[in-house]
Amino acid sequence: MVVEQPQCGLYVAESTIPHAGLGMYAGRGYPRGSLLGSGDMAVISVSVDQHVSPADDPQAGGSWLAGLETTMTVDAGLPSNGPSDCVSPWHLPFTLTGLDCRPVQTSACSHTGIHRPLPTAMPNCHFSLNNVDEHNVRFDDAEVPFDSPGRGAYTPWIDRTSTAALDIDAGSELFVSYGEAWFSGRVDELGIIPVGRHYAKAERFMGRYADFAGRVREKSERGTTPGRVESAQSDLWDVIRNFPYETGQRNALPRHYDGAVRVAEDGKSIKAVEREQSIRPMEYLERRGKCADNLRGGTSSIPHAGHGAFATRRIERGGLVAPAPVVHFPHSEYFEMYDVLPGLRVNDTAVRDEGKPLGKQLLLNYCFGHPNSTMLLFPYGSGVGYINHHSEDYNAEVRWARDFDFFHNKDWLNRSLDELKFEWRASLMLEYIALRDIEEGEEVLIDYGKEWSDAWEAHRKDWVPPSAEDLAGEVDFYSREDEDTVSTDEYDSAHPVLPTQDELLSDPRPASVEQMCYVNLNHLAAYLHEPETTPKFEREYGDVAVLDGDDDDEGHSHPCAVVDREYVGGGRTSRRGYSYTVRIETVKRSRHLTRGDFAVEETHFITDVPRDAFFFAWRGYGDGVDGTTRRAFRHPMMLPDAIFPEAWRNGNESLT
Ligand SMILES: C[S@@+](CC[C@H](N)C(=O)[O-])C[C@H]1O[C@@H](n2cnc3c(N)ncnc32)[C@H](O)[C@@H]1O
Repeated sequence: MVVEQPQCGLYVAESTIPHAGLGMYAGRGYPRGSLLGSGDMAVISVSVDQHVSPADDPQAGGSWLAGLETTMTVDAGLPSNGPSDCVSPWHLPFTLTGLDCRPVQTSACSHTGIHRPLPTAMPNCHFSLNNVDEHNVRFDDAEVPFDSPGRGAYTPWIDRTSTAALDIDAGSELFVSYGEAWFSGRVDELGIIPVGRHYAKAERFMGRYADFAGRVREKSERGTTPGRVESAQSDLWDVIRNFPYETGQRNALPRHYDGAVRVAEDGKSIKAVEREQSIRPMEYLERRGKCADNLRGGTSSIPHAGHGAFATRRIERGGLVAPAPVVHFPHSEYFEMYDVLPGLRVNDTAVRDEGKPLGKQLLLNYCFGHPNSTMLLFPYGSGVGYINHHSEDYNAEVRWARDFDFFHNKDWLNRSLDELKFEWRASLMLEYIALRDIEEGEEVLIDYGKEWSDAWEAHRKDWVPPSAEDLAGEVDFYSREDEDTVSTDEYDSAHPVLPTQDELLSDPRPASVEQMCYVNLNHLAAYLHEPETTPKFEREYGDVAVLDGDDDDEGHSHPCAVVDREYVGGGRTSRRGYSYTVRIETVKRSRHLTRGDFAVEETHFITDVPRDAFFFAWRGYGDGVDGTTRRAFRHPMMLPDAIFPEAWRNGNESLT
């Protein structure tokens, strides 16, 4: 009996937009609101401006920035009390990456890359055709215990889903809005990309053009040379469309004469014609596309591993599990993280202290590398980020993509890394292939290689769970690690009266929230010399400029500790019942005329602070303990030696 295979729901194939590279397609019809594939993960990179300063080596920083075009967005799509809520400069990314956030506090939110694999990274953007809505990730730590050696080694942000924004026909290319800002910074490279208002004007132009074309046709039908008129019209359209003054309206017009004719003669809108042109026949997708929804994320069966990838349908031996375009990082600097030089900022970015490396970005764990190369490859295929390792019982392997030459540039496999760092776009693709039949619901596993296994075993062996001392001294901002995660809103409403530091010693605040105050600490003191002791300032809250509660200017929201509380009347359990004295530690930068910049640590005591000046920042799970998370496992997966190009083997002093 022939069992009919469930139809593939999403394909990757060449985009219908010229020169746009890959496109994502609907493998069947999707009614408005229905889910497209399963939700994928987001992996956060922290403060990349600071850790990979382009000024230091433009190429080192540049190639990843360019390569990440398809996968990077800033502060997008994360829960409102999560990463995008950057009121506190240092409450978020560390808990995501498993590294401590404080050393880079001043820029943690300034350039945080969120690497979003398919299906969310793959669709192109076309402002008149966008048909996909993207949704938020959700926090899920896969119940890996706090003292596990796997803690901090995988992303807890998963399930970023996409749904059909309107009814989508089978074969339609999928488009998602990148936002106008994404294109405005890329005009040199991409030209002016038309947005909604340009289409409105272009439609009006087409109305006038249709009148003109109709009159010309009428005259030519009465004349003797209709063929010549038609060819003159086609030439005219080329002139209009390529008029050397580029505008959004011009670029919104049909690219070719046949499109203009369909709009003018058939009375269709530009949008309708473009929509027709963005649908590929199903035979084309089956023959030339690659199925991209064979995987979904779930909790892995492997201890300490976090999430894993599971087959959404049966995949036969030798069959494609998933296509995976890759972003290339020829010189791995991108993954380094450093402490900062205290108090120093250049172009509003913290300055790294090269003498104090902190660890590696979490994204490293999602990349392929090789023991004899600095090249790292981040695969961004749908669900592939979830695929875990097994040394013996693996059921899939990776190879370079086949029959996908419009995108996978084989030539790059023969080029040196020094050349590839100037390539600013992703143009390589891997594919995951089943080594045996994989049943629906089975976990897909590959072999990450001996170097990875050895590194993981060494990490496990040396692993020391966080001790009570790891928490000691952190009571201001951390507390019981075993406490369930409490949201900032829950904490805020449960504490109309705020506890003092002394009270917190016996009843600590949950690790997931951090107390902040809106206070402006700017003052007129200027330092001519570096003081020998920490200057202390004391003043009333009303004496300093205070921002309103909506302002999230990081310069004015500070972690603050309540040192005292005074009853001011109005009810001992009410929010207005007390005023507070808070202690705030901060760092100021000053400039000495001859000796240059220096940093001064200050302590501020602010009295009479009202309850409304406090808010709570999200610290994620109780993971942000220096001792624990700085030791979180970091190691790339190994690309099999047999497929790793000779031209990329440039030696590698320290792979991890
Ligand atoms: C590419 S990610 C795989 C997906 C990851 N499990 C997740 O939840 O996002 C690689 C990371 O998964 C974890 N991992 C994968 N295989 C593992 C294994 N066999 N044992 C322990 N951890 C594993 C490690 O943290 C590794 O660095």
